Amino acid sequence: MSKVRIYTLAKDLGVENHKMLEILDGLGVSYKSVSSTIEEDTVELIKEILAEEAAAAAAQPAQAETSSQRATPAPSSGAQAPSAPPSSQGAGAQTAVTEAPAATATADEVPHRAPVVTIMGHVDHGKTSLLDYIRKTKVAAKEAGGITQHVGAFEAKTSKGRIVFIDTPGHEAFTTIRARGANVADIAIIVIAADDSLMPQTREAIAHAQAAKVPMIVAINKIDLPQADPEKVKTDLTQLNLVPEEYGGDLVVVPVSAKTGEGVEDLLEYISLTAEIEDLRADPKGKFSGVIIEGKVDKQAGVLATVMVQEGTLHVGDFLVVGENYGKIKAMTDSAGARIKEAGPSTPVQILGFSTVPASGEKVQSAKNEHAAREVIATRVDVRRDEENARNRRRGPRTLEDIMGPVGELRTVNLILRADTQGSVEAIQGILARKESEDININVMLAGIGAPTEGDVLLASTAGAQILCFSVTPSAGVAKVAESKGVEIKAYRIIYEMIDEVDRLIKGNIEPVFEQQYLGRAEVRMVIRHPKSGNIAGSYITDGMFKRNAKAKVTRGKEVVYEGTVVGLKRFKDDVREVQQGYECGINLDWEGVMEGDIIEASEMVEVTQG
Ligand SMILES: Nc1nc2c(ncn2[C@@H]2O[C@H](COP(=O)(O)OP(=O)(O)OP(=O)(O)O)[C@@H](O)[C@H]2O)c(=O)[nH]1
Repeated sequence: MSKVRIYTLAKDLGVENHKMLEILDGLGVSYKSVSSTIEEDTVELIKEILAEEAAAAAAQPAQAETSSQRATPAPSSGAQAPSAPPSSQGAGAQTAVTEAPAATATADEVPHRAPVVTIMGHVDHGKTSLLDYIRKTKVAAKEAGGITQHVGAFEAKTSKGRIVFIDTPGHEAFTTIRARGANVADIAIIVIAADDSLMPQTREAIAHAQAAKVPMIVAINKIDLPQADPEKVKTDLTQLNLVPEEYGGDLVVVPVSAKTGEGVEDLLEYISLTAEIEDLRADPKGKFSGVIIEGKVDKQAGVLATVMVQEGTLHVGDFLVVGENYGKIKAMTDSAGARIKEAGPSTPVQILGFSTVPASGEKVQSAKNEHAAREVIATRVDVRRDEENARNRRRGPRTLEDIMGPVGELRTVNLILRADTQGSVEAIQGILARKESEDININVMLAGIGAPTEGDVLLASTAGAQILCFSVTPSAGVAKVAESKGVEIKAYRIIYEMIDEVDRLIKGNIEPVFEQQYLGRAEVRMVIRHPKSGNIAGSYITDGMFKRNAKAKVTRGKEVVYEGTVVGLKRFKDDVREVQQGYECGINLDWEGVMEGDIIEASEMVEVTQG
């Protein structure tokens, strides 16, 4: 044995991968992930450390008892421990909530949950086939047969525990859910056909996963084909700065065939490993929260909604609030079509009990009773109305803050680029790269050929990005979606006009600097008592001009006696905005102490452009 993969060693020694990484960190050994290999010498050191720890634990039996995490050997899987141990679950635990007992959680520790995986990739690269293969082989036969309906997600039982797959392939489902502010997937599988390599939608899928900060695993599919060229896929990936592990990077790449099943077990294993590293946990006893995966109307049953339980446990009879609607769970089925009464974290369940079809991506929360549900909805209606009113009041372009975040930090300009040719895309990217500076990070989330798509708009709306098009224009449909989501799409025919727009964004990013600018001077010749406005300084403008709302400084002799604002200006009886030098006027200050002989100086704050 010369080199060993970290997770293989962890498995052999009955230790969790986490623990293994901790030891490696302690030894100062660098690694990319649990699938990195380590030297034999390091393996020996690890064994010694574990032996010492075991001896120390044996010497302190009392402590060893409480520290179940260390003292209990991990189950043979050593990987994903998807759910609560029976002890913390209570007697009510049932199929959808419990799993094979996880080894580790102490009483007050939040238990692990199963990973939720989404599969994305270019059209025809085999997303559906891969999901079908997994469903066929990993969903128990009696569940998979006959009555199983498509509910938007399914649970696969693997040797490493449960894995939940969102079975609407493609990034539309992913982005629709994200566009409503929910993140349902923990891991994204990017399927790339080995005979086709990276295609536009592959890049989009990668951009979506990156924007959501969801870990990615690449499945190179169709390796059974004679013309398959997995090496080309790997090299192409490096051009997107995604470096496969075997090239020294940290991207997990698994060759598979959805047709023969080759590599699918490896893929599932990598999913479990990634999940373990992500340390996914949720409390079945916590406050319920979930997300709608999909909703539909069934001719017989009525409205059916698939909910992914994210936190807490759902029970038949619970009241649920989705958006501005609520429902009471009349019946619940798991993804295999079996009736269940409860469902814990990372469980997709189909619910009967809503009166309107909820949209995918909507967040679901529970309410104590009908009254509480109605109250939640009433508050939401109020908030929505206030927001609508506020929006109507300030229709117009979004602020730079909206696009780039708070002032004073390293700010990122998120852009989606669309152009007519690869050459234009590259030329624009080249120019943009040179615009980056210490303060500005230009993040081209997606650069594609062809008109912007609805998917781009969703990505832009969730990531706060602006869509810039060169020599392509959005279709009317896409433009409409963009408008409804408040996403700006700007189209250009000249590259430098597009770059000017980026410059504008960058310039606008610099914190504005204001300067006080002198406006004029006035001599107070008499003070007039006005029944409504108080004391008005009857003055003569000796220099410059006065404006309403200008800053005012009053000096008496050499002393500044007051600093405030010109709240009103009068010429004879009329209110005026400005008075020029050489004219008499009434100056109304937000101060009553003005006296004959005072000098009033007016100034205003103006924004000075930098650079
Ligand atoms: N030889 C071979 N063919 C495959 C494999 N996986 C998928 N296919 C074929 O590739 C075609 C497209 O597969 P799908 O699973 O429909 O691809 P998809 O990515 O879901 O496609 P869309 O749903 O249209 O986006 C089908 O004809 C499949 O039979 C594979 O591993 N090997």
